[in-house]
Amino acid sequence: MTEENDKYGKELDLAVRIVHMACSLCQKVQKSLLSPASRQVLAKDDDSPVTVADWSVQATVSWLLSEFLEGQSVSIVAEEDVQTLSKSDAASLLAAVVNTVNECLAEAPKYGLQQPKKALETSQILEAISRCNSTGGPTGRHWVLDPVDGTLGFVRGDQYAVALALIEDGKLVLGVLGCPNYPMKKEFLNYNHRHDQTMPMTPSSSDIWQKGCVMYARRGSGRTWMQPLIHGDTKFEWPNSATLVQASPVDDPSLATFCEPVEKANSNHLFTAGLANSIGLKNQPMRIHSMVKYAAIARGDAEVFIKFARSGYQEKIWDHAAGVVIVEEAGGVVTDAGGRPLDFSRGLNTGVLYGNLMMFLRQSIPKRAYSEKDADVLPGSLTIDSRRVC
Ligand SMILES: Nc1ncnc2c1ncn2[C@@H]1O[C@H](COP(=O)(O)OS(=O)(=O)O)[C@@H](OP(=O)(O)O)[C@H]1O
Ligand SMILES: [Mg+2]
Ligand SMILES: [Mg+2]
Ligand SMILES: [Mg+2]
Repeated sequence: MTEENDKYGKELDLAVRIVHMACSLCQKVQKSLLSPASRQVLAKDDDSPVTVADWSVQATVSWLLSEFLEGQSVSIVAEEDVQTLSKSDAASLLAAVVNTVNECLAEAPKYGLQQPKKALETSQILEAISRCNSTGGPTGRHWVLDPVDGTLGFVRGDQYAVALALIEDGKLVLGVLGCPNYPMKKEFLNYNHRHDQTMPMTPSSSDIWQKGCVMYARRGSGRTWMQPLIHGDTKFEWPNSATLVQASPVDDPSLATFCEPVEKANSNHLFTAGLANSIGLKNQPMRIHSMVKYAAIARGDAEVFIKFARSGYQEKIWDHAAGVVIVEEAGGVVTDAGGRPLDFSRGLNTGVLYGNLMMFLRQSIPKRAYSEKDADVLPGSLTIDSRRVC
């Protein structure tokens, strides 16, 4: 392998192991959250949920990146901060985070990484979380982390993702997306997308079940890989096996399926239904929480992703970075509604300028900009211009 081809090889390898560890952490926390006694879901200022898993994954990823990228000062742009955790009445929450992080790090050898010499102190964990306060930008290297994307799905026992990407000089260079409840095969989705206690969690052969997956890609490689998430008591020896995935070959919109957010508050379902109709999409939308939507497209379970957030909402880079790399390297295309690529060089926001609509189409479905002329597919009062929906 030439040096150029191997660029970011070390970083990608590390990121994949870290995301596997984070997925395992989340699975444990999700199981505990679903017990009736659990009171570990909090609301942030914007009313969105946050849990022990969000902070614990952020701390774990931050600590591991700093530890194993020694000598580099690691810049991390991530979603969570320590404000809530640092409050005087948050002692038990903080203790749960410290415990969860240390339990996860103690498993590092399973993933071929060294565990800390001794358990991390509370102050080290708070420091690891708050160190992720970089604002990114057009120069230098920045890791981009959504510790739990789709926290709502996570607390419902449904789909969620752990998303880690690297940006260098404003360009995405690698992405890793962990989807702990998204099975290796789409057919299993109906069986296990909920942690229904009345249903068996695994069929008789856990090898074919492979409940979760991790997808990853390096920019320019033209390849997106998928690994099974091996969990529970399975004896797990790194390296894990990986298979190549590709975006769907379907190029007839009438055969295509589009993905969209579950929550109406996150995307206008009425608008997307009209738009889907106008471009000839006939199938029912696939509504999934989180960046699992990108995973579905990267491996051909669906063809299009349409999101139409409410006016004024700014898409954050951590909600897209990892997903964009894995979809594009699998043969897909990701743009905003104006057909422009998402811009990761502008700090925390993706720079979706053309309305709030984003279309993620496979190459062979013609790209076009959506604007006022699409208003006829919308309910009367809704119009689109280049900046807002009213
Ligand atoms: N108002 C509004 N509009 C659009 N998007 C928003 C909004 N508020 C939040 N978010 C971000 O959406 C992330 C979850 O997106 P999803 O596509 O998974 O939504 S849904 O749960 O399926 O409805 C979610 O990510 P997490 O916070 O990591 O879960 C948010 O970053
Ligand atoms: Mg998110
Ligand atoms: Mg999140
Ligand atoms: Mg959140």
